Amino acid sequence: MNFRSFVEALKEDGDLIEINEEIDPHLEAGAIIRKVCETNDKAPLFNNMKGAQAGLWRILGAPASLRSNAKEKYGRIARHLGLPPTASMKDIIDKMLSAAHAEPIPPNIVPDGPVKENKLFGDEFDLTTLPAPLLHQADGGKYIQTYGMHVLQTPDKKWTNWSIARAMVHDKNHLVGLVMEPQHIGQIHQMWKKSGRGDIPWALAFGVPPAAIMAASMPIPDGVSEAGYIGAMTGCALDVVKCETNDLHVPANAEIVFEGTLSISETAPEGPFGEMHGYVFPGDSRQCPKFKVNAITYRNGAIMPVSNCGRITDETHTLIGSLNAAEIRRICQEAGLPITDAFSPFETQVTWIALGIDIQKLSHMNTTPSAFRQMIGELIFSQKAGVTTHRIVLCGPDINVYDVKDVMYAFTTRCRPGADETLFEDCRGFQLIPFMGHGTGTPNRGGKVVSDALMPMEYKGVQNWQQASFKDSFPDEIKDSVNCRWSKEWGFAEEM
Ligand SMILES: Cc1cc2c3c(c1C)C(C)(C)C[C@@H](C(=O)Cc1ccccc1)N3c1c([nH]c(=O)[nH]c1=O)N2C[C@H](O)[C@H](O)[C@H](O)COP(=O)(O)O
Ligand SMILES: [K+]
Ligand SMILES: [Mn+2]
Repeated sequence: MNFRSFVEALKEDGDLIEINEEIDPHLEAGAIIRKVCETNDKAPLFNNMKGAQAGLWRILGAPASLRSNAKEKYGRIARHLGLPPTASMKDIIDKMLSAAHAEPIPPNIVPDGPVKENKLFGDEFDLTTLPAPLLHQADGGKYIQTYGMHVLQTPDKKWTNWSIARAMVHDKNHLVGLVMEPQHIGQIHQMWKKSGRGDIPWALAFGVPPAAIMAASMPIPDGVSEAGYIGAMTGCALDVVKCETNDLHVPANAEIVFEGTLSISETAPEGPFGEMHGYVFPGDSRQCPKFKVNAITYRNGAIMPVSNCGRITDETHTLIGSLNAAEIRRICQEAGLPITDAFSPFETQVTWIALGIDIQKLSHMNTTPSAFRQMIGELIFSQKAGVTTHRIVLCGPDINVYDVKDVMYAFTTRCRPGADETLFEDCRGFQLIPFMGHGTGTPNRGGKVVSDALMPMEYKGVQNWQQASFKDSFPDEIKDSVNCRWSKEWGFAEEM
């Protein structure tokens, strides 16, 4: 599956709105994409961007946001993975974890590809004149990079990392973007700085195969190349082609590729940016590394994917939240903890992760609530995949952690504030959350909690209550007889 066929799949699903009238990259496209994310409407494809030149570029907005049809809520994400549009979040997470223990299938190097149909070098382009979107009125620049994939290799070439990190236009041939540890882009940046080998060969591929951008958004382990992981997950090697100006390889059917170097010394002001927790603090910028663009190659009719993040629900929730939760589940299970599921509810702006606990296995641990909370917090809050999460909620087997109504039912009724919670201050914190970066304490340390929504008896494997609900408080024969007459005889609404 490549990006172009992904867009076709959305069209066939009736999940695409093509806009052929001229749309302005200055706030207008961003406003439409933002409203799509806040209403879970169809993905907008802008075929006529003001300022487009030489085929650069059309824009696809909200590439992995939600569908309003409840039966296909995650359909646009499912289409990234070749799953049916009715796939559940559990199906999607299971699919993304399926390669965790598989033998990587390295990419397949091909001599040419659609991404080589057009080539611009040096003065043949000026990034400031391309239709890069201003996504929020207070943003510090035009965020050209919100759904592209950085390609960076360690100095010893043993690890090629693919990841998403934002970047904005700095001048005619430079971007400036987030390069933070413990992200792999930050780790590799540090390795090159120490190696004294000068600026880092870099590429940024937009409109890559959808499965690849999912891996780019996922915190798979240090040292694991996303290309091989995705090859194992899809069962087939991804076709890649060599860059024109360095030895890196990029997906051969990517829509657009920027090639150049990531500076190990030069920085420029970055931000502010309307961020994943739903805030932008005007004027709040920081010095970040510069990326120098030496060449641009691209397909005919190239499409630039754009994620306009902020209030729910957009790619920073559906992908960052869900894929961090996926890795947290794997890490907990491999540590022998009785975790069945993990999910980050969008309504928490993905600052929480809810864990489903197998209380039979828990009872065999003969542990206490405070000891178990300590174990969970120490494990998860020491992980790279745990950095963006500030509350873990422990839920029993009658709770569907993928349903925020269930998580809030458990959290608000089974977790006594204070007594049933353990605070963690000696761990990395996520400074993008306003209560961290613009709050009262240290911006990037601590501020985390494990909230135990397991009742004491569940540590003995027991749940001695019934939910006062249709599902749990009526015998099957009553429920069946009510259900079969529900809409046919009485005219109540069909079950969704
Ligand atoms: C899907 C998505 C993801 C991110 C981001 C955005 C989107 C759409 C945008 C560009 C819209 C917003 C931006 C952010 O502002 C959000 C953010 C998230 C995490 C850390 C910093 C910022 N961002 C991003 C991100 N990681 C970051 O290091 N700066 C980033 O800029 N991420 C998360 C990042 O891709 C994941 O953590 C991957 O695991 C990283 O790969 P590895 O390092 O593990 O190989
Ligand atoms: K990644
Ligand atoms: Mn990685």
